[in-house]
Amino acid sequence: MASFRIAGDQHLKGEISPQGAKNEALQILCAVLLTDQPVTIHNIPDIRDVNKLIELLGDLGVQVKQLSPSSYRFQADQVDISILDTADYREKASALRGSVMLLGPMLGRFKTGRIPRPGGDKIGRRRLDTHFLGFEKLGAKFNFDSDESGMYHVDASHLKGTYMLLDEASVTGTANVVMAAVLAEGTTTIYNAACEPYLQQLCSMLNRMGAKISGISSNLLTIEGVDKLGGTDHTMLPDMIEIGSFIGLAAMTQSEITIKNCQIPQLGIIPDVFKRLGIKMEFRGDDIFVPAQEHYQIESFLDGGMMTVSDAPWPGFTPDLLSIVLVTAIQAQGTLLVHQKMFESRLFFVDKLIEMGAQMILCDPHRATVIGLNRQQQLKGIRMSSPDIRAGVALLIAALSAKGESIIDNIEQIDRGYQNIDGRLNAIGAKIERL
Ligand SMILES: CC(=O)N[C@H]1[C@@H](OP(=O)(O)OP(=O)(O)OC[C@H]2O[C@@H](n3ccc(=O)[nH]c3=O)[C@H](O)[C@@H]2O)O[C@H](CO)[C@@H](O)[C@@H]1O
Ligand SMILES: C=C(OP(=O)(O)O)C(=O)O
Repeated sequence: MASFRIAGDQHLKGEISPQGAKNEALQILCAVLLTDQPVTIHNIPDIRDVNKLIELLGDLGVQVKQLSPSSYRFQADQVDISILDTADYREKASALRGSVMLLGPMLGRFKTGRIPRPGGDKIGRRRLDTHFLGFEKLGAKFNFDSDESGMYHVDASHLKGTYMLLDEASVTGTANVVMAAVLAEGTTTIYNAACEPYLQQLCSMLNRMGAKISGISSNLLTIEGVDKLGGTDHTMLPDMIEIGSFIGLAAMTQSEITIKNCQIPQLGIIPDVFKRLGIKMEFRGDDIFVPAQEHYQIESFLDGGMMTVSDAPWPGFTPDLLSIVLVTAIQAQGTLLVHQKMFESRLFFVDKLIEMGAQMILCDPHRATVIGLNRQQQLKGIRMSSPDIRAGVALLIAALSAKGESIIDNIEQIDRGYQNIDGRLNAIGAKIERL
């Protein structure tokens, strides 16, 4: 188990470039299974979850060639689906959440798919009903081995397009069903589809491969099935969760940071939510400049009510940034209610922030209130452990702003989704040591 030792009270200054998006990469990499032609992908982040998925594709027989540190060419012309029954596949696929999206392409192209219960953050119940209900609507049979192997199976001799209303706008669920439906016979209509930028990117890439998807960026997708898909080139968007994390970090640590090449139009409501915390930022072309700010005041609602930030399916605010918003409010002026509607175990890390000196109340598993310190008092460094990827980075931000030294254990959670975060932050003035 690796750790970070972090020197507190650091003000950073400089430019930082966001990595390619983790959650887009996981969808896009799974899609290479849909064709026997070469698919070249650029701006792939060098992070644990993505590297594990690339390894898994290689195990399945996909030819993988690294062209540069962040570009790879894949060719799935010799896939061996017997690998799906091996203990090695089971172990590797269960290590990350994104592997669940291997199912849709496998079902579409090879008429069968297997996946163990997927890993990812332990942030509450993470059901997969949407995925399997969608596959069943397309005509697949679904089975779950309730023995210790815990494998999910989907099989279909023939997939047939249909209308479906998803039971929830699940991100990976929508990606999975889309990837099966592109090779089904006839037309599939998916209502209540998730429509976040990464899904838009996936659908556009599939269209470049020969799929016929319309309604991209809405919650109503229409997919005319085709017999075969071909190769393409694709470039990943910058990671919007990293961009939000850097905005929060700049505010908490009174740092002046320019976040480069953000593809601002793709960030949706994210910059506005940070602005409502009182954080100033300037859009300079496609860069976001966040000045060093001593004070930032949380707005109230127009009726004078306490500001609340809550998550919702896109174009609502992503749940993956709520932990960052929560930590950023610690040094603001004013009071904030953070309401995490989607996940039920993602706010428990506030006990560590309280131990550091934050004024916070965990109201229930879904809601926490932050009473901003307005720099009247500094957090103090402590030893803590990272419970999940986003809480891990929230703790890192708290530690950089604190008085004295902190240690964060279990940083594998952070490495799952943030590329060389210590090296990149040290380059603009942080003092983070990897132990
Ligand atoms: C690998 C990957 O891409 N992971 C992301 C993906 O996970 P993932 O695709 O697993 O998450 P889902 O979109 O399926 O659902 C997230 C949670 O929200 C709940 N829910 C979802 C939709 C809805 O309309 N109502 C509702 O309550 C679900 O029950 C679940 O608890 O999307 C989540 C939601 O943006 C992000 O936190 C994850 O980082
Ligand atoms: C919850 C997240 O990831 P995963 O779905 O991979 O667990 C996340 O990226 O914040």
